[in-house]
Amino acid sequence: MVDAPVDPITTAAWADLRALADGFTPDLRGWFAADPERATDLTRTAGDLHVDLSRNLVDADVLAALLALAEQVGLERHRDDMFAARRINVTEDRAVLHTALRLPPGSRLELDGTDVVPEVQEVLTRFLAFADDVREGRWRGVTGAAITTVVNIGIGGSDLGPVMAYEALKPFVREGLECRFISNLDPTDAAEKLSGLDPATTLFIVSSKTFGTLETLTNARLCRSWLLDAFRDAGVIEAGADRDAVARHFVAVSTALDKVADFGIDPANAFGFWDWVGGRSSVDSAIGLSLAIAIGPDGFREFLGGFHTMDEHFRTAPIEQNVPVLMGLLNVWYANFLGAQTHAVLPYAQSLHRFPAYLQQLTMESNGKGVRWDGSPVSTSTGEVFWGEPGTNGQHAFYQLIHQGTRLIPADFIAFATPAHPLRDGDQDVHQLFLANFLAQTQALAFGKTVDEVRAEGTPESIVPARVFTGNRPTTSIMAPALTPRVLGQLIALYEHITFTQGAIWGVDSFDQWGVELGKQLAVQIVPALGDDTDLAAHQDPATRALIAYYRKHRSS
Ligand SMILES: O=P(O)(O)OC[C@H]1O[C@](O)(CO)[C@@H](O)[C@@H]1O
Repeated sequence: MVDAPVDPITTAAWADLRALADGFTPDLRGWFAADPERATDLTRTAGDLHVDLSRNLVDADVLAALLALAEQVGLERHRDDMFAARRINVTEDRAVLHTALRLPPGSRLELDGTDVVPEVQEVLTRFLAFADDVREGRWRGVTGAAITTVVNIGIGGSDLGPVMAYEALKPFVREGLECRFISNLDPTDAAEKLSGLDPATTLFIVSSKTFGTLETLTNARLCRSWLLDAFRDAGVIEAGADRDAVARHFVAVSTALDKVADFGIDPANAFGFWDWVGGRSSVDSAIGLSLAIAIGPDGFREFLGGFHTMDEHFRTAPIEQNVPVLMGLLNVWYANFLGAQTHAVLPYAQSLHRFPAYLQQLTMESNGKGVRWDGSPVSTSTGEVFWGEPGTNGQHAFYQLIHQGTRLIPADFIAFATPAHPLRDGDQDVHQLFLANFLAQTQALAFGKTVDEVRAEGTPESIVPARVFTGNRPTTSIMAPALTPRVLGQLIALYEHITFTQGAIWGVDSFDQWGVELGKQLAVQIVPALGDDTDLAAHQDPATRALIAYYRKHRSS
């Protein structure tokens, strides 16, 4: 049994933080002036990540109280429980062992008396060998052609991780190989992603932990029909030879291998994983198969190595040096004491354009909870809204509100010293221009521009107020040498453990997601009403009835 969660608001540290927050006046200009070492003292290293926390709205007292809070709620004990395979996913009675997926071969981790590492390594070896076969043209389609396009069909964690990582690591993708990702139930997604594909050179990966997800199974059937129709039309397969075509063009990744067989995929072409891997932390399992095909087995092992580096940092670094712990505690400070409701993640790397979307599932599915893991209601707000866009696009869209709006929006900036594409505009290194914007934005957010500074520029008095920047807008700057598979693994694991830290402080089960179930059940009940004109009076609420009536009136057929 996992210990009952400590209600954070009953701790002495919470009372201290309340007192500190009362009348708290952030003063980044003053703090930096008074302490020339602030930047150095509040910068931490985790693996290849250089993390500058100095422009957060904390002084030594707040930091000390946050660290005390971590101790008083038993954060480290809870973390150790996770690494030790205790069933901390209480509502699903499961261990939480995504960290086992990235343990080096030869490690040992027992779950109910069985070492899980050999099994993890066996599946890893098998799916990486398959990835290599596809890359090297040893795996061929039913016509004998090599595979050039891989289509991952999945949703949520079975999509967001692979697509985000594929986009992030495009420079490492083997030339001549392309991955596409179908996730949405909107048929537009499948139609657009299938467009222009040659079935003879296309491999579909049906990725679903449960193999019961409506979107994924529907899209998988659409793709299977598309493939078989195309082969039949081209005379490639005879009637009755569907099985061979499906076997050469469909593989699956799932924990439910029996259902894979029911779909018609040869279990020999299926890769398993385990119920102790949450969907939102499964990109490092066989769910990452499309990525493994794209960047190759060595790249994928490097990716896993990056995760493991961050796991070890989280597991062993003292909490005052522990980057995920510190970033998680800062988020708690902003969310519970300074009133922040959202958190921006702003990568200064176009390749990370899907990273904020990935983090939305990771953070919001994990910590968007109103009860603790013992069923008692939470006593604080939980789970900020994570959002973001890559710089510099965001600068020309929503940064205005972050700089001068009335809301507190803590932001993480992520930048790399070496770009994916080192282009020049004449004499100008474009990446330097780009990085200058990252540095300028974080500086402006922290230190702003005073009335005196605005006046000194000769600004007409009437518009001085509009041109003042208050500053004290908190940011964390994360830098790394370059966006490699190893660094991406570290970044993902960093946010996994930040999310864990916040969940542990709040006492919620960060590993279930019951909140997505009700809508799924209702959709099943509503489907028949869209397909025919039966009387709606007996069921559905009046608003739903009215919308269905609108649909019936306006549908095209
Ligand atoms: O991999 P599956 O089982 O198809 O589930 C997809 C997604 O659906 C959810 O269960 C709920 O949205 C996610 O947690 C999961 O990643």
